Formats: sequence, structure tokens, C-alpha cells
Amino acid sequence: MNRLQIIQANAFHSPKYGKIEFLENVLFCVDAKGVIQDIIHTDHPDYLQVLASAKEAGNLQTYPKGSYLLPGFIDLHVHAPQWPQAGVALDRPLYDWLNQCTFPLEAKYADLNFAREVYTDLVHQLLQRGTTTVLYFGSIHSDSCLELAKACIQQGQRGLVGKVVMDDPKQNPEYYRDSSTQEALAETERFILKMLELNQSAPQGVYPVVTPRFIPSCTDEALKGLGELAQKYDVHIQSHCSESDWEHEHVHTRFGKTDSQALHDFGLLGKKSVMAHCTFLGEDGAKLFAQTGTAIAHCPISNAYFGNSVLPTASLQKLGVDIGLGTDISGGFSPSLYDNLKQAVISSRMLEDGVDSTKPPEERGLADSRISIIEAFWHATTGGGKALSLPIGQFKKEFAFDAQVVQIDSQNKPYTMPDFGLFNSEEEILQKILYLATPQMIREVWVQGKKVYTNH
Ligand SMILES: O=c1[nH]c(=O)c2nc[nH]c2[nH]1
Ligand SMILES: [Zn+2]
Repeated sequence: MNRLQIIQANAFHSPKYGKIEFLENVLFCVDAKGVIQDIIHTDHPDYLQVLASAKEAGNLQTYPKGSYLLPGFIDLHVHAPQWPQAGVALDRPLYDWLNQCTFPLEAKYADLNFAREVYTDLVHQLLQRGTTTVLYFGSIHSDSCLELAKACIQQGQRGLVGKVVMDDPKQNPEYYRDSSTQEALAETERFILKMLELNQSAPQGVYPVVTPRFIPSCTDEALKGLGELAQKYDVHIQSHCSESDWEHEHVHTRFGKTDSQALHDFGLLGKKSVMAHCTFLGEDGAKLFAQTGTAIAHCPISNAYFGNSVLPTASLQKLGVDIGLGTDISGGFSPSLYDNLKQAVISSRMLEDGVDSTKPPEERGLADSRISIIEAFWHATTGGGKALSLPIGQFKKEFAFDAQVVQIDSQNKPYTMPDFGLFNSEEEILQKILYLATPQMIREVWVQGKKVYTNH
């Protein structure tokens, strides 16, 4: 039988949209593969015996009062090479930002040493903030994208990594584009095969992702070829979709249809597809996403800068579209999904209430748009797992044990979030964690049953 680790803890998760479940002082039984075999509650007849044997065998992990486990967060949209640029150059429209700032930076990743340095830091910074799984855009350089996967393996993060394709010479600068369509497709295939090899030495999983940057940067032939490669290897797909006035218009003019329909026609929508932004998706696009199982990476901070619109999360959710959260480094300035959870709520409130006070209240906003912090928490955990079709994001049998340990009550000042004996119901505790936790309060991070980060 597999040797089990037993973790005794209080934990919160959200298996159902809008609902939380509090697991009080449960025993997580985690097998050698890092998978939850069982969750034993205090009223179970075997509880004391399992606890006693784990203590005796020396494989019991416990936590002090005031510690709570949350599922590790799942970030569905990070541009890894843009990490040095986080927090700057956010004052320009998308087209200028890409051409003047972002492409020159991404071009630097031809240098593997630079890639290694930046990616090692980024993976660490994301783990520190409780993010255990990340869907990464790399740059056009396959070998530096492999460095990103290696940084994930070294630090124990689950990483899905894409070599970016941008092959259209009319749309991309000469210094930063694939040298030809054939080369872009051949490099993508080589990258997929190398990643599948690397995955053998990563218990938590590192996966290749087919990654057309977005329709404007790719030729029709590349988009078609990428759809075929994704199907051939059954791998994930990511891109940007319906993201801004400019991009949306470009696709309409080029194809006479929406970009969601165009992506579908190129074989790029499906259960393993995640599309960033989607603020212009519309009802037809939403239905297409729901039918094909395509998910949205909702990046609320970045949308406030580049999106020209707010994602109507609540209505898309009702239409059955899978939605997870993304930081969109560096279109979004923050590496923290905690910050994006809050912005998701704030943006949804502004969408519902409207911002034009010269109009009467009933004409200002979009009714029933608000989401709660608990719903945003679902998007960052369960929703992210569904989007990627991976057994992650919940504390559940057969799911990976991915957790962040948040300590809100301790003698050490920077880690304390006092409640003065008030506001300490289960839901209030979780709300306080989601709104107020700082990176210092994240004391440990676990991925696939392994402790990969501690700050004590
Ligand atoms: O926010 C964004 N960041 C990018 O790097 C990008 N590329 C295309 N479209 C994009 N949007
Ligand atoms: Zn992006």
C-alpha cells in the first residue's frame, strides 16, 4: 500500500459556485503521488486511530491555531517574459503597448541566461502568493520556454507553458517574429515533444500548450496548422480572444466574422482551450464557448487597462461558460490572484451599478452583474481546475493535494489579522483572508502533496 501523509488542518474550499465548505480539523490522507485518498472528518469512527498511527509513524503534519488551508490558486493567464515590465508602461493602448514596450522586451528571451534568471524569480514570486498552477505564455523562443518549464520543475509548481506563435510578417516586427510559418509549426511540434519528455520528471505536471498569440499576429496557415497539432497531441490551447476594440475590429475586417467563430473554424476551441479576456464575446460567442467547453481566463485588472470593457462574468456563468482568473502579467500589474479576486468583485459592482451618474439609476448598469468575493474565490480555484480539465482546485478525493496555508492569528505581528473577538464566523474568516491576507501570511505552499515553499 502507498505510504500516506496525514495533514490535520482547518480548510476552506468552494466545490459549488457561490458556496463555501469549511472542513474543520479534518485529516487529509495524501498518497505518494500527492493525490488526496481520503478526507476524514472528526466525527468519523476511525479519526482518532488514524491520527494516533500517523503520530506514531512520524508522518503527521499539524498547524497552530489561526491557520487555514485554501486550495492553491490557479492563474490562467501569465506572460512570463513580461515579468520585468510588471507595473510599468500601462498608460498606452494595446497596439502601442505591444509594439513599443512588449515586443522589444520579449525579443530579449533569445538569451537563455536572461530567461533562466527571470523565470526562476517569477515562479518563486507566484508560489509565494499561493499560486500553485499557472498557464503561461512564453516568448517565440522554444528553448527559453523550456527553461520556464524547468523552473517550474525545480520549484515544484504545476506549469502549462506555450511557445508563442506570431508568424505574420505584415503584423509583427522583423526582430520579433517566427522566421516563417513552417518554422513556427515545426518549432511548436518540437516544443510539444520536449515538454512531454520533461513531464516525465514532474509529478505535478508540466504541460505543453499550443499558443497562437492572437489572430492578428498569425497567418491563416499557422492558425490551421496549430489547430491540427493540438488535435494530434491532445494538448491545451491558449490565445487572446475578443479582447479590445482594435483587435475585435481587426478580426471582423479580415474574416467577416467574430474571432470566437474564426478560432472555432481553425480547430482552436475545445475542452482544453483557454482564451484570455473575451470582454467582447457577446451571446453567440458565449454559446459557442459553452458548447465546445472553451474557458475564459478572466483578467480583471488587465481588462481595466486594455479591455475597453468589463467582462460580464455573472451572465457568462449563467450561460454555462467555464471561467477562471488570470493576473495577465504584465497587462495586469499584480502577480497576486488575491488582488485579482478583489478587482473581479469591484469591476462587477461597477458594471451592475453603472458609472454615468447623469443617467437615471435604471439605465446606468447591467442588472444582476455583481459577483461576491466567494464567487471570485470559486473562479480562482474550482473554476480554474475546470477550465484546464485537471483534478485541481478543490479538496476532494482523487484531486491533487495543492494548498496554501494562511496563518491569520499568530504572536508575530506582521502575520496577525486581529478580529477583536468579532466577525469570526466561518464565512467572515474566509472573507477576511480573501480581502486582507498579505503574502507574509502565506506560511506554506503545497503542490501535489509536496511542500514547495515555506516562510517560517
Ligand atoms: O494583454 C495582452 N497582453 C499581450 O501580451 C497580448 N498579446 C496580444 N494581445 C495581448 N493582450
Ligand atoms: Zn495576455
